Amino acid sequence: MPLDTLNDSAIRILGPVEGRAEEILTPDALAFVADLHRRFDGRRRELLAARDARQARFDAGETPDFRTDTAHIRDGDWRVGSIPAELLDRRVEITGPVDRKMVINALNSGAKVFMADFEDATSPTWDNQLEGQVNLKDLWAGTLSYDDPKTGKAYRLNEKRAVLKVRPRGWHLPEAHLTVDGQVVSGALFDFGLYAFHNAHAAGAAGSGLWFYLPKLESMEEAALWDEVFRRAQDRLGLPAGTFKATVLIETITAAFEMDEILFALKDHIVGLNCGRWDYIFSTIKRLGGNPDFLTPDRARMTMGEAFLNAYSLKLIDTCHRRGAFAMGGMAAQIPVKNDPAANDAAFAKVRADKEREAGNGHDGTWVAHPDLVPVAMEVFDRLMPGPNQLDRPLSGQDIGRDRLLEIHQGPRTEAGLRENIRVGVQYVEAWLRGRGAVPLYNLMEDAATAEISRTQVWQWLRHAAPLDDGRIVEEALVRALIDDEVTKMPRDLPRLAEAVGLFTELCFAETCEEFLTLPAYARLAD
Ligand SMILES: CC(=O)SCCNC(=O)CCNC(=O)[C@H](O)C(C)(C)COP(=O)(O)OP(=O)(O)OC[C@H]1O[C@@H](n2cnc3c(N)ncnc32)[C@H](O)[C@@H]1OP(=O)(O)O
Ligand SMILES: O=CC(=O)O
Ligand SMILES: [Mg+2]
Repeated sequence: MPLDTLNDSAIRILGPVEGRAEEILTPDALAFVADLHRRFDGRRRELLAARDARQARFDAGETPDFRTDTAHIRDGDWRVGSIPAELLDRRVEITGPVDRKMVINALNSGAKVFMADFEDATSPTWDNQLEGQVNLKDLWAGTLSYDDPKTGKAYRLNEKRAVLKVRPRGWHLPEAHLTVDGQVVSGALFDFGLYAFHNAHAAGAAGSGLWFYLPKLESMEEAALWDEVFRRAQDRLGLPAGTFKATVLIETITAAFEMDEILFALKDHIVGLNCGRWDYIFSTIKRLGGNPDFLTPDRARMTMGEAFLNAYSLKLIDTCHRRGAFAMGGMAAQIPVKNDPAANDAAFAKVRADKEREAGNGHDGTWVAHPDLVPVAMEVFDRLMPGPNQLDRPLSGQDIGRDRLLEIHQGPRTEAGLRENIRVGVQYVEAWLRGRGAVPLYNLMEDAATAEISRTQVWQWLRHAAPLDDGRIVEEALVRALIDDEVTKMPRDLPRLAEAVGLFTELCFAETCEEFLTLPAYARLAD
């Protein structure tokens, strides 16, 4: 039921405010978010429209290239601002959703950093978003603990814990439960604004600060908007510019052509870039999906050591180090395999090899999805990265240009690959509609980014009537038959399976590639 609680009657909360949510949705905190909305939402909408306009150009045959109007930035001699001491060694970062138990487990995991994720790993139900804010506020207030009513296990924070970073939602997602002047606010400003408002001073008093990961940016203008948001928020909170620090995920194909520009746009507020490989694959399929020259092979064939993924990670390392910024690696999808030691060893070996590639290439740290993988990644980085980071390592000097950034992986498209996309995509959407944003499926971590690959790849293969390795082509009858067959093998008790199948099928057969699966899915999220 709509609730008008505030002095500013143009701010309306459209979801329930129950229990501890009242501590988050205070009039002052909402006024802070409303100020950000009023100043920056117009620009956000313009930038989203610019994404659509660019997509139309890609659909007409254009391909990404370096900008001519920003050559002076790429050629210029500048470096990013100072890096806070506690961010100088980030060799292993664990990521995870913002529920209470996971937050405590991640902070206690032995990783150097924990990224609390309001984005790929979180299904943005009203409850999840507010619970996440309560948990992070409790952390800084020194009151974060949890007693699991199901297991009786008590969760308490260790003395030594990971440094906290927060990833707000991307620019594209709305927060439907809050309107300002009749407009729905952006999820990004909602997550960022509430976290900054409630915790900036407490984090500073604890000798830390507010550190962010910024997801899914497409251009330097989108980075510049975050820079303005940071400046305004700091100003309102009485903090000097440059207090907040961010790492930007390079996880769109367009951003890979603007890495220098993004560092420059956020110069005083940025400490590094990260290779968000899963969204990067998704973005490449989506942006270039209308162009038959960019037809992708099975997802399993798109590995980090090859083609456009290898090129962009190498380019990111040199770009960052030239500017005095961290070059973070990304997430291997393998997670521990329970009750099968051989499969578990094989999964760990894959993670180890991925981290060895990253450390060997010059990354300053990496991501893991599960606490059991912290020691695996830590061992590799301790062995291959003796200092706290590799900022002083000589640049590789490789000249990675447009052709290498656009080189598509070679490999077959198989029925098995198609089935995997269907299995994973449908079951992930089902979990998301139930409020779970990260799930283990077939011994891999799946989240919004990996599910986006599944559905865009089916869309792309259908669009181009892609040949499979056995000579059949991917066409409607085949995909419908495989969806039906895969669904019969899924657990029957999944409560939102029918809706998930419906949405997944809709996305695969859409005339144009939907921008994000989480947008139509958000409309279906029940709270
Ligand atoms: C593409 C990208 O954006 S990557 C970044 C976004 N994705 C993520 O962050 C995914 C993070 N990982 C996860 O969410 C989880 O590991 C999953 C969903 C993949 C698997 O979770 P589970 O099935 O619960 O794993 P499992 O049963 O092995 O967990 C064992 C213990 O480790 C904890 N755990 C597992 N993963 C994490 C994590 N990432 N952070 C904190 N604790 C964790 C569980 O809470 C559980 O704790 P408990 O013993 O106290 O109950
Ligand atoms: O956010 C990370 C990714 O790989 O996507
Ligand atoms: Mg991502």
